[in-house]
Amino acid sequence: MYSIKTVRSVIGTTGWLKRPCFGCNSASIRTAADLAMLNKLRSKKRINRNPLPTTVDPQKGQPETGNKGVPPHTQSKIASEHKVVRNGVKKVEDKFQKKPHSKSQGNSRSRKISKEEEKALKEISTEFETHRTEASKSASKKKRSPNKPKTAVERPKIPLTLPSFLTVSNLSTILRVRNEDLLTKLKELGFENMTYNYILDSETAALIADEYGFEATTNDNTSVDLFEQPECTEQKLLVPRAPVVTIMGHVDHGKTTILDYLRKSSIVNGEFGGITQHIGAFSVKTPKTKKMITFLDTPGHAAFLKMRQRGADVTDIVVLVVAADDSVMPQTKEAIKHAKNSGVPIIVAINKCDKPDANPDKVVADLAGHDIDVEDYGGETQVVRVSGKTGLGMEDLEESIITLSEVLDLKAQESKTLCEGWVIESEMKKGLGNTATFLVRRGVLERGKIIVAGNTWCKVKIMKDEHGKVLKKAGPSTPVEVIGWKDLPEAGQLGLEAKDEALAKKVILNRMAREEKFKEAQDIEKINEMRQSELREANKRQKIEELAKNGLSLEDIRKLDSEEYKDLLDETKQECEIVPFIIRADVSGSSEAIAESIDGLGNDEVKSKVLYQEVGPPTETDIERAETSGAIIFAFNLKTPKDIILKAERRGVHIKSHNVIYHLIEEVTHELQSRLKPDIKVEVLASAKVRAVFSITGKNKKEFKIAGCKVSQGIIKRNSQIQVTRNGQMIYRGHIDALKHERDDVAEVKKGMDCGVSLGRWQNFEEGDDIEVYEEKEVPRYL
Ligand SMILES: Nc1nc2c(ncn2[C@@H]2O[C@H](COP(=O)(O)OP(=O)(O)OP(=O)(O)O)[C@@H](O)[C@H]2O)c(=O)[nH]1
Repeated sequence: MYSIKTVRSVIGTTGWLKRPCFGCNSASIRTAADLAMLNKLRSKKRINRNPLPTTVDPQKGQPETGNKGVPPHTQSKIASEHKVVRNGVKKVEDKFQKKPHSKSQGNSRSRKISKEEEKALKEISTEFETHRTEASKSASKKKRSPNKPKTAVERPKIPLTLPSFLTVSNLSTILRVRNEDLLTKLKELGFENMTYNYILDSETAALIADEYGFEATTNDNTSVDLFEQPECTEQKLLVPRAPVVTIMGHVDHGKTTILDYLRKSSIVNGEFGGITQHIGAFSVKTPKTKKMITFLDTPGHAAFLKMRQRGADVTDIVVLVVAADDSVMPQTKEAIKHAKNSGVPIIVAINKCDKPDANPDKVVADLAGHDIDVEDYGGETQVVRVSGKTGLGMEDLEESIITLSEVLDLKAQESKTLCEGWVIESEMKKGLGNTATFLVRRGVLERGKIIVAGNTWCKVKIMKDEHGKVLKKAGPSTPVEVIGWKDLPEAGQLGLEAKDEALAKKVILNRMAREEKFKEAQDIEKINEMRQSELREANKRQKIEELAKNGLSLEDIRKLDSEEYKDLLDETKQECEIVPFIIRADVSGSSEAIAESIDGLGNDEVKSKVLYQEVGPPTETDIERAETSGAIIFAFNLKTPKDIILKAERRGVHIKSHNVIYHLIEEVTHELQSRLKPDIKVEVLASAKVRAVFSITGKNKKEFKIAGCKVSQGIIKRNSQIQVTRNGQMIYRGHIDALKHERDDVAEVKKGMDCGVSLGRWQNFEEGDDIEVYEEKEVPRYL
């Protein structure tokens, strides 16, 4: 089970279509330095597919001796340069041998070069330079020429299959090179701090293998998947469909009341009597125009942002509920922002208009001030004054929705297409098994059809509407409860029709394999980071130990303030503490919304992580997982069975129950805050100024220094924790070793008194230093 965030980042919001290829994903396991190296290697591979500089004689097929490792064109250039030099020297020799030898010429070693000889040598050197330039020109021309005659045969690459991930040590075995040699090679290639157990992904490993003359491939046969159909452009295939509406607004402004009213009206006005059940969506037939509207049954709430976002993705129209007695509130603004971002048109329902203190005109004015072009002020956004309680204006609201949907000209392809739709809600129902509310987006859902959503699929066994009536077919914008899912699909997932069961199974296996790989890559990233940081820490410790041997403490190093030792002093850099949570909720929409709200809360020091979220009360498996991971279990809108509570208590696992999401988030925030290291505040209790420094000879005849001070503030006591500051800079921290007043040892000295202070071994005080007695206080920190 993965957190929705993780999975979403792999599959995108609408399925696998938006998911990047695995080659791209694997990049996420690399550090910036690794990536830079990888790019270098990639470009190198593009330029020179055979990087091993072995040259082979085309006839003999044997490697040439001599300039081993030097490319052929360079070798011929060197040979020809040698020839020019040899010829030049010969020319000079010939020229001067022909001349009769003078005395001075007899001793060729010591003789001076004559002007003639100098000229001749100059000529040769010019000839040599010209030749060199020409040779290099022709060499680079040859290099550029596509028809360059082959002077060497490229050694064929040796095919190699690599696993998705492998250690440096594994790779050395596969490449048949010594571990040490591979590490040296990696260093040459620019990989920093490589160790035998560093895990490489297949792409990096393949590029390294290429350096050794191997053509590596990875066996990844996970490409089969289902995708959304392209938009239908054939007008005759498009049929009008009901608008899908989401109700949003601030807490307590009456969203649920309005939805309840609409639901009830659907019973009164619908063809079927009886109560409606919560299935995540329901349809209403308008009383006047007899048109259908589909309402998503997910009233807004700040913490349900994610669910709402999905609502708006599926949604054609947002009904923004604003209480007439409360006007625009934070979540009203948030809903406006969200609807605007998703480009979904808004209808404003000013609710609670039955109340005596209702002030709908203020609401209209406030909304206008928040970028809503209300029709009252000549804009396009319809405003309806309603009361969810009395039913006032509710028919007008429905008709406004129909008017807007007609303007929007909502249509969908029903025939000649595979079925597609959204999972709105999912739940395990006693006697029915895994059920999900499915909102058809295109095509027709029928009994027996196969739908894949995320990593699960179903062969539609039974389809029911919100009144419990069994349906045979459901067209676009129809919400239906679908029974027959193998596992619970997650709310918000896109369901796509597969032509048969075999394809559905194959698609799911592939999706899971890819997720597994992605997860593996993430784990590996963590392992590598951990190993690298262990290595850094070990190096740090070694350095500190070496310095300690030389008599330098961290305090001393701090005083040096040298760049070289900066990382040693960087003690504040800590690993981020991850606080894990397991979410259990009544419905998947809630569990996911909670996960989305709390996953990743925190800062660089402490962060929350949702291990997984599931529907239904906590189980024994959750307790086991929480025990091993140290996770806290949240049960939302659920009753945890007594035996599970007892088991959790016995094993020290916390199960926390909530039914208000704000409180749950608050608890997570408190938990994270409790783990933040408190700030340390230094409070100076007393201080003394060093007025003179005396040298005293002790009993063992050793000389030591005493600071002669005057107490300027508070009381200084023996053994007090002190700091010495010079020009406002703290230079030493320790304890008072000995305290004297005149010649006597004293326990304390008060403000205005003179005293002699010894700080034990530390004796570097100077006149003018301040000795401050201080106390460290812990100050709690907040997120
Ligand atoms: N007088 C009056 N009271 C209303 C009206 N609509 C809702 N209420 C009351 O307002 C309170 C909140 O209503 P809900 O429907 O629960 O509000 P909500 O927006 O769904 O609240 P959350 O789900 O917490 O976000 C309840 O006590 C309702 O009875 C209305 O039109 N008139």
